[in-house]
Amino acid sequence: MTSEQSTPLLSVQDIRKRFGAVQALQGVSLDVYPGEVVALVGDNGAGKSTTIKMIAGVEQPDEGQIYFEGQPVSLSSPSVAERLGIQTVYQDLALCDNLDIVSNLFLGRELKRTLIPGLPKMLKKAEMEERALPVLQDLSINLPALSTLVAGLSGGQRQMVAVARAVLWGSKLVMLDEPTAALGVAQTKAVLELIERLASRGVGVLVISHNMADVLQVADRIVVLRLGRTVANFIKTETDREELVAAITGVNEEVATAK
Ligand SMILES: Nc1ncnc2c1ncn2[C@@H]1O[C@H](COP(=O)(O)OP(=O)(O)OP(=O)(O)O)[C@@H](O)[C@H]1O
Repeated sequence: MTSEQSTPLLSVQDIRKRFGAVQALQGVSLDVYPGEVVALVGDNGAGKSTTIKMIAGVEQPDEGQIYFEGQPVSLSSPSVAERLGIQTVYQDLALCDNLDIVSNLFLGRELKRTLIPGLPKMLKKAEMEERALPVLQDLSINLPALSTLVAGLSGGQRQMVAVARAVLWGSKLVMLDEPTAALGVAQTKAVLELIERLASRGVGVLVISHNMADVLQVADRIVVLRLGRTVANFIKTETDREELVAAITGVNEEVATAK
């Protein structure tokens, strides 16, 4: 990580968002540098998903500014964010069970050829596989044959497909919402290792997690949200589980106020 020298890949500065009567975000700031894994943690309702949605272009902040590669950006839609190189892997993964792995990797971007003018185009499966395989190999993503239906994959393998899809499209920033929530021990390990490999290739990773063990293993920095605000920013090597939980729950502040 080269955070001291470089411009942040992503800089979120004091964003705020209201949904009707609910002030969901009231001052969220965070940076992600190229090659850095940042964990976004906080209790239920703290504003993690809303923050991710602002960066993914799904929602727009009422106030505050987002910078990407040093430039102020207006992320007015998911396609604007994707064109900049921001890819999001949501909890539901949005995979098509009835399609094979390679079709899921290319969902919406399928390579097609016209065999007979006037008839529907045929998918260029072999070329899609050719393009996908080096990316999967580079990241040591082990999947069954790419012609396997996604319906038959384990939770960990599905997560791998979703991450590979994000990487295949030239991402600079990959955001993952609870990537290990539904996974067993071995699968969790594989996904955390994949996150580390992504970062080692220079990709910035922003990961939402409730699992402090995962966070302390994979993140370089940990940003804590509470009640829609950034309340702490820890370097992994300088913090521990107890300090994180205190920041998440605000327990130390409550004790201080009560005194
Ligand atoms: N579309 C919406 N309309 C109304 N309120 C919303 C909307 N989206 C989020 N909120 C509210 O904004 C606050 C922050 O929600 P958000 O989902 O971002 O929290 P979170 O930290 O991701 O929580 P969790 O860990 O439970 O997913 C909550 O009070 C939530 O109810």
